[in-house]
Amino acid sequence: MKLKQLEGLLGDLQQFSNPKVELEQYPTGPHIASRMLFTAENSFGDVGDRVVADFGCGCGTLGIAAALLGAEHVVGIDVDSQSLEIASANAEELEVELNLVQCDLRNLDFRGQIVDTVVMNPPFGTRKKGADMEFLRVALAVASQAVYSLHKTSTREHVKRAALRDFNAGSAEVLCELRYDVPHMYKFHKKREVDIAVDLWRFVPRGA
Ligand SMILES: C[S@@+](CC[C@H](N)C(=O)[O-])C[C@H]1O[C@@H](n2cnc3c(N)ncnc32)[C@H](O)[C@@H]1O
Repeated sequence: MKLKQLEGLLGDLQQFSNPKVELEQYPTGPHIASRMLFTAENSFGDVGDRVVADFGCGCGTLGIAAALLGAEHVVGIDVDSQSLEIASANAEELEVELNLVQCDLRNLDFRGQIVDTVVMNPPFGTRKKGADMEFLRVALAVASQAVYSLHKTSTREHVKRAALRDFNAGSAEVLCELRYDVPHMYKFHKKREVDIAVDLWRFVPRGA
């Protein structure tokens, strides 16, 4: 599938109908989501025929992109049941299979399960300090092949140090810097839309 086609399909997905600020529910837009998964597949072969998990899947955009690019099996995990309902409707609409699990990532027990690749747009930790690092810790414990994740560019050094020193990553590479559009979703938002600089990371677990 071509990049533009993927972006077009993701652009039609339903987004959070009742976003919960404490869970940092911001949609991963079709521009970023398509480039993230397209790069994972076309530059590294980490999606096609792989078992892919979408952590904090929300409305399912990243997991659905993985399925459209030929993942063997996709699991979407989120703590919020309303988001999972939307993800399920989105998957049905595009006729792809997503296995959806409601779970707090911090309590995830993946022992014995095979996951090749984790893709995620974690909470950036704006509401709950360290939430992004919790996601990364679990992702690197679960993935056998690679982890693709978005983090604020302002946290680049911190993310790298934690991944390599504390979370057992063998490598941590920023693939590109992107602009993340945060739409006006919450009452406290003053502007119609802001964009923030985010890094698209690829982490490889040690020994992979
Ligand atoms: C930035 S949004 C990701 C959006 C998603 N990629 C999409 O396109 O809809 C972060 C997601 O993480 C979920 N989340 C936050 N804390 C969580 C936790 N502890 N365990 C599991 N999911 C969590 C939120 O419900 C939200 O859907």
